[in-house]
Amino acid sequence: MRDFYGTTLANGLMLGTAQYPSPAILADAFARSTASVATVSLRRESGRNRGGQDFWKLVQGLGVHILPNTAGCHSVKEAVTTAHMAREVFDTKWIKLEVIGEEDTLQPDVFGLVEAARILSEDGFQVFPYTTEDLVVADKLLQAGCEVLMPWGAPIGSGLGLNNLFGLRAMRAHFPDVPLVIDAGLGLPSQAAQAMEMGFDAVLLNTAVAKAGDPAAMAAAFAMAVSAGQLAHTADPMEPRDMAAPSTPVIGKAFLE
Ligand SMILES: CC(=O)[C@@H](O)[C@H](O)COP(=O)(O)O
Repeated sequence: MRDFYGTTLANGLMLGTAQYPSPAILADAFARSTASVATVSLRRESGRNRGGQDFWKLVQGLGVHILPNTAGCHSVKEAVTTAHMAREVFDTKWIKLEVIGEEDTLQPDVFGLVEAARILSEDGFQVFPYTTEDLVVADKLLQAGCEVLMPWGAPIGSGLGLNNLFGLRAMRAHFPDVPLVIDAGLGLPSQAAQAMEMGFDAVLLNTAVAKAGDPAAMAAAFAMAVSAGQLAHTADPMEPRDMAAPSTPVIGKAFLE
Protein backbone atom coordinates (compact mmCIF):
# COMPACT_ATOMS: atom_id res chain seq x y z
CA MET A 1 0.00 0.00 0.00
CA ARG A 2 1.23 3.53 -0.79
CA ASP A 3 1.90 5.79 2.13
CA PHE A 4 0.07 8.97 2.96
CA TYR A 5 2.55 11.76 3.69
CA GLY A 6 5.00 9.19 5.02
CA THR A 7 2.45 7.19 7.04
CA THR A 8 1.73 3.63 5.97
CA LEU A 9 -1.76 2.57 6.92
CA ALA A 10 -2.76 -0.93 7.99
CA ASN A 11 -5.58 -0.98 5.44
CA GLY A 12 -7.45 1.23 2.99
CA LEU A 13 -10.56 1.98 5.04
CA MET A 14 -11.20 5.48 6.35
CA LEU A 15 -14.41 6.00 8.27
CA GLY A 16 -16.41 9.08 9.22
CA THR A 17 -17.64 9.75 12.74
CA ALA A 18 -20.90 11.65 12.08
CA GLN A 19 -24.55 10.59 12.32
CA TYR A 20 -24.20 7.43 14.43
CA PRO A 21 -27.18 6.66 16.68
CA SER A 22 -24.99 6.74 19.83
CA PRO A 23 -21.35 6.96 20.97
CA ALA A 24 -21.40 3.24 21.83
CA ILE A 25 -22.57 2.31 18.34
CA LEU A 26 -19.89 4.55 16.83
CA ALA A 27 -17.19 2.83 18.90
CA ASP A 28 -18.56 -0.61 18.03
CA ALA A 29 -18.65 0.24 14.32
CA PHE A 30 -15.02 1.36 14.43
CA ALA A 31 -13.97 -1.78 16.24
CA ARG A 32 -15.68 -4.02 13.67
CA SER A 33 -14.41 -1.94 10.73
CA THR A 34 -10.74 -2.18 11.74
CA ALA A 35 -10.55 1.19 9.90
CA SER A 36 -7.13 2.78 10.01
CA VAL A 37 -8.36 6.38 9.88
CA ALA A 38 -11.24 8.30 11.46
CA THR A 39 -12.30 11.60 9.97
CA VAL A 40 -13.96 14.17 12.20
CA SER A 41 -15.65 17.45 11.41
CA LEU A 42 -14.49 20.35 13.55
CA ARG A 43 -17.14 22.73 12.38
CA ARG A 44 -20.13 20.47 12.87
CA GLU A 45 -19.15 19.24 16.29
CA SER A 46 -17.82 22.46 17.80
CA GLY A 47 -21.29 23.72 18.73
CA ARG A 48 -22.14 20.65 20.82
CA ASN A 49 -21.06 19.06 24.11
CA ARG A 50 -18.95 21.73 25.76
CA GLY A 51 -17.44 22.95 22.48
CA GLY A 52 -17.23 19.46 21.01
CA GLN A 53 -14.60 18.34 23.52
CA ASP A 54 -16.44 15.22 24.67
CA PHE A 55 -16.88 14.11 21.10
CA TRP A 56 -13.27 14.82 20.16
CA LYS A 57 -12.09 12.80 23.16
CA LEU A 58 -14.27 9.91 22.04
CA VAL A 59 -12.73 10.05 18.57
CA GLN A 60 -9.19 10.28 19.95
CA GLY A 61 -9.92 7.20 22.06
CA LEU A 62 -10.65 5.08 18.98
CA GLY A 63 -6.94 4.39 18.58
CA VAL A 64 -6.78 5.17 14.86
CA HIS A 65 -5.18 7.96 12.84
CA ILE A 66 -7.28 11.12 13.02
CA LEU A 67 -8.01 13.02 9.83
CA PRO A 68 -9.85 16.19 10.84
CA ASN A 69 -11.98 17.68 8.08
CA THR A 70 -13.37 21.03 7.07
CA ALA A 71 -16.85 19.67 6.25
CA GLY A 72 -19.44 22.40 6.01
CA CYS A 73 -16.97 25.11 4.93
CA HIS A 74 -18.03 27.14 1.93
CA SER A 75 -15.14 29.57 1.61
CA VAL A 76 -11.35 29.54 1.62
CA LYS A 77 -11.30 31.64 4.78
CA GLU A 78 -13.64 29.31 6.69
CA ALA A 79 -11.70 26.23 5.59
CA VAL A 80 -8.31 27.69 6.50
CA THR A 81 -9.56 28.85 9.92
CA THR A 82 -11.11 25.43 10.60
CA ALA A 83 -7.88 23.68 9.58
CA HIS A 84 -5.91 25.76 12.08
CA MET A 85 -8.37 24.90 14.82
CA ALA A 86 -8.09 21.20 13.89
CA ARG A 87 -4.32 21.31 14.10
CA GLU A 88 -4.56 22.67 17.62
CA VAL A 89 -7.24 20.27 18.82
CA PHE A 90 -5.82 17.07 17.34
CA ASP A 91 -2.13 17.93 17.14
CA THR A 92 -1.87 16.69 13.56
CA LYS A 93 -0.73 18.19 10.27
CA TRP A 94 -3.31 16.15 8.37
CA ILE A 95 -6.41 17.94 7.15
CA LYS A 96 -9.16 16.70 4.87
CA LEU A 97 -9.95 19.84 2.93
CA GLU A 98 -13.53 20.43 1.84
CA VAL A 99 -14.59 23.72 0.28
CA ILE A 100 -18.18 23.19 -0.79
CA GLY A 101 -19.29 25.07 -3.89
CA GLU A 102 -22.84 24.00 -4.56
CA GLU A 103 -25.66 23.06 -2.21
CA ASP A 104 -27.63 20.43 -4.16
CA THR A 105 -24.68 18.22 -5.04
CA LEU A 106 -22.25 19.40 -2.34
CA GLN A 107 -19.63 19.39 -5.04
CA PRO A 108 -16.36 21.09 -4.23
CA ASP A 109 -15.57 24.65 -5.26
CA VAL A 110 -12.42 23.55 -7.02
CA PHE A 111 -11.09 27.11 -7.40
CA GLY A 112 -11.38 27.76 -3.68
CA LEU A 113 -10.04 24.27 -2.99
CA VAL A 114 -6.81 24.88 -4.91
CA GLU A 115 -6.34 28.26 -3.22
CA ALA A 116 -6.95 26.86 0.27
CA ALA A 117 -4.69 23.86 -0.47
CA ARG A 118 -1.85 26.20 -1.43
CA ILE A 119 -2.27 28.35 1.69
CA LEU A 120 -2.41 25.33 4.00
CA SER A 121 0.46 23.43 2.33
CA GLU A 122 2.68 26.50 2.59
CA ASP A 123 1.77 26.62 6.28
CA GLY A 124 2.99 23.05 6.86
CA PHE A 125 -0.33 21.16 6.63
CA GLN A 126 -0.55 17.81 4.86
CA VAL A 127 -3.66 18.29 2.81
CA PHE A 128 -6.13 15.62 1.67
CA PRO A 129 -8.33 17.56 -0.77
CA TYR A 130 -11.88 16.42 -1.48
CA THR A 131 -12.07 17.00 -5.22
CA THR A 132 -13.74 15.86 -8.43
CA GLU A 133 -12.19 13.52 -11.00
CA ASP A 134 -11.06 16.51 -13.12
CA LEU A 135 -7.45 15.90 -14.19
CA VAL A 136 -6.60 19.57 -14.60
CA VAL A 137 -7.80 20.39 -11.09
CA ALA A 138 -5.88 17.37 -9.80
CA ASP A 139 -2.70 18.71 -11.39
CA LYS A 140 -3.25 22.13 -9.81
CA LEU A 141 -3.75 20.52 -6.40
CA LEU A 142 -0.46 18.64 -6.76
CA GLN A 143 1.27 21.87 -7.80
CA ALA A 144 -0.28 23.52 -4.71
CA GLY A 145 1.54 21.02 -2.51
CA CYS A 146 -0.95 18.15 -2.08
CA GLU A 147 0.59 14.67 -2.10
CA VAL A 148 -2.74 12.83 -1.81
CA LEU A 149 -5.97 13.37 -3.76
CA MET A 150 -9.50 12.41 -2.75
CA PRO A 151 -11.81 12.28 -5.78
CA TRP A 152 -15.50 11.86 -5.07
CA GLY A 153 -17.27 8.62 -5.91
CA ALA A 154 -20.64 10.40 -5.96
CA PRO A 155 -22.22 13.30 -4.06
CA ILE A 156 -21.81 13.13 -0.29
CA GLY A 157 -24.54 11.10 1.37
CA SER A 158 -26.01 9.87 -1.94
CA GLY A 159 -24.87 6.23 -1.77
CA LEU A 160 -24.67 6.17 -5.57
CA GLY A 161 -21.27 4.53 -5.74
CA LEU A 162 -18.73 5.26 -8.47
CA ASN A 163 -20.63 7.71 -10.63
CA ASN A 164 -18.04 8.37 -13.30
CA LEU A 165 -16.07 5.21 -13.93
CA PHE A 166 -14.38 6.61 -17.00
CA GLY A 167 -13.17 9.72 -15.14
CA LEU A 168 -11.96 7.75 -12.13
CA ARG A 169 -10.11 5.20 -14.28
CA ALA A 170 -8.48 8.04 -16.18
CA MET A 171 -7.41 9.65 -12.92
CA ARG A 172 -5.88 6.41 -11.64
CA ALA A 173 -4.01 5.92 -14.92
CA HIS A 174 -2.90 9.54 -15.15
CA PHE A 175 -1.42 9.71 -11.66
CA PRO A 176 0.02 6.22 -11.09
CA ASP A 177 2.25 7.31 -8.22
CA VAL A 178 -0.13 9.57 -6.31
CA PRO A 179 -2.09 8.06 -3.40
CA LEU A 180 -5.76 8.34 -4.40
CA VAL A 181 -8.68 7.91 -2.01
CA ILE A 182 -12.28 7.59 -3.16
CA ASP A 183 -14.19 9.92 -0.86
CA ALA A 184 -17.96 10.15 -0.50
CA GLY A 185 -20.99 8.67 -2.17
CA LEU A 186 -20.33 4.99 -1.44
CA GLY A 187 -23.49 3.16 -0.43
CA LEU A 188 -22.49 -0.50 -0.51
CA PRO A 189 -19.44 -2.63 0.26
CA SER A 190 -19.38 -3.87 -3.35
CA GLN A 191 -18.72 -0.29 -4.47
CA ALA A 192 -15.78 -0.04 -2.09
CA ALA A 193 -14.44 -3.34 -3.43
CA GLN A 194 -14.77 -2.02 -6.98
CA ALA A 195 -12.77 1.10 -6.10
CA MET A 196 -9.98 -0.98 -4.59
CA GLU A 197 -10.02 -3.41 -7.54
CA MET A 198 -9.47 -0.39 -9.81
CA GLY A 199 -6.29 0.40 -7.89
CA PHE A 200 -7.43 3.17 -5.57
CA ASP A 201 -5.43 3.24 -2.38
CA ALA A 202 -8.26 3.72 0.09
CA VAL A 203 -11.93 4.66 0.43
CA LEU A 204 -13.47 7.14 2.84
CA LEU A 205 -17.11 6.78 3.78
CA ASN A 206 -19.52 7.73 6.53
CA THR A 207 -23.23 7.67 5.71
CA ALA A 208 -23.40 4.08 4.46
CA VAL A 209 -22.18 2.79 7.81
CA ALA A 210 -23.63 5.34 10.23
CA LYS A 211 -27.11 5.17 8.69
CA ALA A 212 -27.26 1.40 8.23
CA GLY A 213 -29.76 -0.52 10.37
CA ASP A 214 -26.78 -2.25 12.01
CA PRO A 215 -23.78 0.08 11.67
CA ALA A 216 -21.30 -2.34 13.23
CA ALA A 217 -22.25 -5.17 10.85
CA MET A 218 -22.06 -2.81 7.88
CA ALA A 219 -18.66 -1.58 9.04
CA ALA A 220 -17.44 -5.18 9.12
CA ALA A 221 -18.84 -5.76 5.62
CA PHE A 222 -16.97 -2.71 4.29
CA ALA A 223 -13.75 -3.95 5.92
CA MET A 224 -14.05 -7.29 4.13
CA ALA A 225 -14.89 -5.59 0.83
CA VAL A 226 -11.90 -3.26 1.04
CA SER A 227 -9.47 -6.04 1.73
CA ALA A 228 -11.02 -8.28 -0.97
CA GLY A 229 -10.80 -5.47 -3.52
CA GLN A 230 -7.22 -4.71 -2.60
CA LEU A 231 -6.21 -8.35 -2.85
CA ALA A 232 -7.96 -8.66 -6.22
CA HIS A 233 -6.05 -5.64 -7.50
CA THR A 234 -2.70 -7.12 -6.52
CA ALA A 235 -3.74 -10.43 -8.11
CA ASP A 236 -3.78 -8.72 -11.55
CA PRO A 237 -7.44 -9.08 -12.62
CA MET A 238 -8.34 -10.37 -16.09
CA GLU A 239 -9.25 -7.88 -18.81
CA PRO A 240 -12.93 -8.08 -19.81
CA ARG A 241 -13.47 -9.00 -23.46
CA ASP A 242 -16.36 -8.67 -25.89
CA MET A 243 -16.25 -12.20 -27.31
CA ALA A 244 -16.60 -15.55 -25.58
CA ALA A 245 -13.49 -17.59 -24.89
CA PRO A 246 -13.92 -21.27 -23.92
CA SER A 247 -12.81 -21.89 -20.36
CA THR A 248 -12.83 -25.68 -20.80
CA PRO A 249 -9.37 -26.78 -21.90
CA VAL A 250 -8.79 -28.40 -25.25
CA ILE A 251 -7.68 -32.08 -24.95
CA GLY A 252 -4.00 -32.32 -24.28
CA LYS A 253 -3.72 -28.71 -23.11
CA ALA A 254 -4.72 -28.66 -19.48
CA PHE A 255 -2.21 -25.95 -18.59
CA LEU A 256 -0.75 -23.04 -20.49
CA GLU A 257 2.83 -24.01 -19.65
C1 LIG B 1 -17.39 12.47 6.77
C2 LIG B 1 -16.91 13.14 5.58
O1 LIG B 1 -15.79 13.54 5.49
C3 LIG B 1 -17.84 13.29 4.45
O2 LIG B 1 -17.78 14.59 3.98
C4 LIG B 1 -17.43 12.26 3.47
O3 LIG B 1 -17.18 12.80 2.28
C5 LIG B 1 -18.26 11.02 3.51
O4 LIG B 1 -19.27 10.96 2.56
P1 LIG B 1 -20.41 9.83 2.64
O5 LIG B 1 -21.20 10.16 3.85
O6 LIG B 1 -21.18 9.96 1.36
O7 LIG B 1 -19.73 8.52 2.77
